[in-house]
Amino acid sequence: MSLEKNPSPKPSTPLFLRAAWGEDTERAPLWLMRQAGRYLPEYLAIKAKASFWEMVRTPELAAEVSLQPLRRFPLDAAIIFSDIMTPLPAMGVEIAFSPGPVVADPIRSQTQVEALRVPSSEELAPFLAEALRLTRRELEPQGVPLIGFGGAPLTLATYLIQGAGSKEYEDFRAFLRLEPAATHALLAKLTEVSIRYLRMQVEAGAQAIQLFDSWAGLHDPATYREFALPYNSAILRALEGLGVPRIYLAVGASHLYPVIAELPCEAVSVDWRLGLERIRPQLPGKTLQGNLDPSVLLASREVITREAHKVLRAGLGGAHIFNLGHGVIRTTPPDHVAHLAEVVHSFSRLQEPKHV
Ligand SMILES: Cc1c2[nH]c(c1CCC(=O)O)Cc1[nH]c(c(CCC(=O)O)c1C)Cc1[nH]c(c(CCC(=O)O)c1C)Cc1[nH]c(c(C)c1CCC(=O)O)C2
Repeated sequence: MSLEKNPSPKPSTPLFLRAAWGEDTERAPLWLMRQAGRYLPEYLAIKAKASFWEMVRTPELAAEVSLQPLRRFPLDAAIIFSDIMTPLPAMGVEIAFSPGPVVADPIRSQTQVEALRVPSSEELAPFLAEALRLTRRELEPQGVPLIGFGGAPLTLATYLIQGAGSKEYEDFRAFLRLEPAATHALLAKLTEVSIRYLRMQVEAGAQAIQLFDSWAGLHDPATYREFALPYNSAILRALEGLGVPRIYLAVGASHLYPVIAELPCEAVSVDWRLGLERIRPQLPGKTLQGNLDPSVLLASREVITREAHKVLRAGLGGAHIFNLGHGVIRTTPPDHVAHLAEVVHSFSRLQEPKHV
């Protein structure tokens, strides 16, 4: 597997991008999944006037919401405000948010799969391209890089087939076994759409791409190998050579790391179930992104400092981007995020690896 390295690492390259490309940086860059969202009063103020889809589909609002956390906290990267479900309506799927995605007509047959459109990259989400351009323009003077993202085919299929969020996604897991051919046909279509969608984001200014496979952890390694690995690999390979590092995220997927190690990406975003010192040997050559338990941000400042230091120390000895193991929880006090940023920014990585 050829892992393309940053073609021209300049000294001015932002810390986040250097770490994403595999550099063992002097300090860990920091950003947080769901750093824009319902824990911020300024987000809620916009949400009171616009629906979630309106926010996503209005470039000025999406740009504004993407920038909100950067105004409060010294984060090392921004992520564009959107959703993994954003490209699906152009394929002919009706989706509502309540607050998670709800599919009006869940896909349960080959006929429904065949009816799905594979739109051109211009049709997919023109509002997103514009939101990326607007956000990038604002971030450029501060030198803060902008992350684009999409959902991995298996995670998108989880919602499309199950129809809504669920604890164990039994209907989806049964469908994989009952209708493997229809599932593969759906995953192939989602792969093609994802390639167009993510390339479009890079052309519009995204400087890194994260592929969210939030529900990959539901599956055993053989099922992941059949229904996820080939499609994720095709998407990540299609982004090779575009000059952007590729980050892959899975949650509750420690049992899959030996397979995930085969993905053509520079970085893997991992959850808190295993320490980074245990994960690093399983993902050789990859930057690790993570992995503070988001619930730690609900605890006291002392606990946040202690737990963040554990993650920072466990991340020594290789490239590390500090993040949470999953998204910021809605009830997180914003000043706890400010405290976390202080802790991460004042931790020097120029010391011997010392695992705790
Ligand atoms: C699985 C998934 C979804 N969406 C996403 C994922 C992958 C990441 C993960 O595993 O959490 C990705 C996503 N969704 C959103 C972002 C914004 C960027 C960021 O700040 O990280 C990102 C990266 C905004 C959002 N997407 C959604 C909201 C909440 C909408 C609201 O304000 O009511 C936001 C801010 C809606 C949404 N969309 C989804 C869910 C489960 C929910 C509801 C639950 C929740 O609120 O956390 C699907």
